[in-house]
Amino acid sequence: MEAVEKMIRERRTRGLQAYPEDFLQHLLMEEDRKSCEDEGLSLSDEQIKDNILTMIIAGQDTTASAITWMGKHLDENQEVLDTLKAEQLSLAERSSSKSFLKLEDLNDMPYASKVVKESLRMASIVPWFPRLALEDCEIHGYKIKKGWNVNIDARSLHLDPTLYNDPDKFMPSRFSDESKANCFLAFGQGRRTCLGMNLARAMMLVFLHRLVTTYR
Ligand code: HEM
Repeated sequence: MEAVEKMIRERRTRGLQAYPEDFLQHLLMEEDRKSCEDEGLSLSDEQIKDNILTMIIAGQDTTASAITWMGKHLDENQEVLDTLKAEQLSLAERSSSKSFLKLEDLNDMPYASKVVKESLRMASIVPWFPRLALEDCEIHGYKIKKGWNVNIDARSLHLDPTLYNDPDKFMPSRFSDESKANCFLAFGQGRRTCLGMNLARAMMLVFLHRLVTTYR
């Protein structure tokens, strides 16, 4: 937070135009604009810092860990790696653009998508997420009181043998069958579903493509 504060101070002192047009820049610009137009709606420095921290933790750390786990699982599962490699090399042959993947290429990676999903299931990067009960309620016979913290235990769901056969086995093909509802919570669910879900998936697919088509 101190580092972000320092950056904000520096940018304000030197002027925003001296810096690249990045996310922080936009929050600072937005703040100036809003505070003139509509006092009360502008972002406070606290909120700007919170947003930057969210991007670092929610956006950067999560994807980096997910990619690391994916590398480990591929290394330990030669058959999966071979199937993935065959799909990606064939895509590289077909792709109209040889050096850069396009969005339509990402939609043409059925097996890699399953590798991504299976890695996310096994790693459960966000293992649980908290909720605060806003009123007394009852869920499946469990009485929950207003003010209680309830943690949604995604990891237990992801490793539940009644939902996933052989849950400790890395098996991307398990996602070929129609999946049951509410069993995959890697990106959460409902109103607070991950905002960066599609970006994260895209980054993981691009990473897989580069890894298996470029390295042995
Ligand atoms: C593999 C990578 C990622 C995983 C596993 C992941 C997981 C999650 C989960 C489980 C939640 C819901 C938490 C809850 O319900 O309390 C969430 C929320 C969120 N994620 Fe991600 N995420 C990933 C990547 C990203 C990226 C790349 C970004 C942004 C660039 C991002 C931004 C956010 C934000 C802003 C929220 C809060 C949404 C809200 O509360 O309305 N995430 N993420």
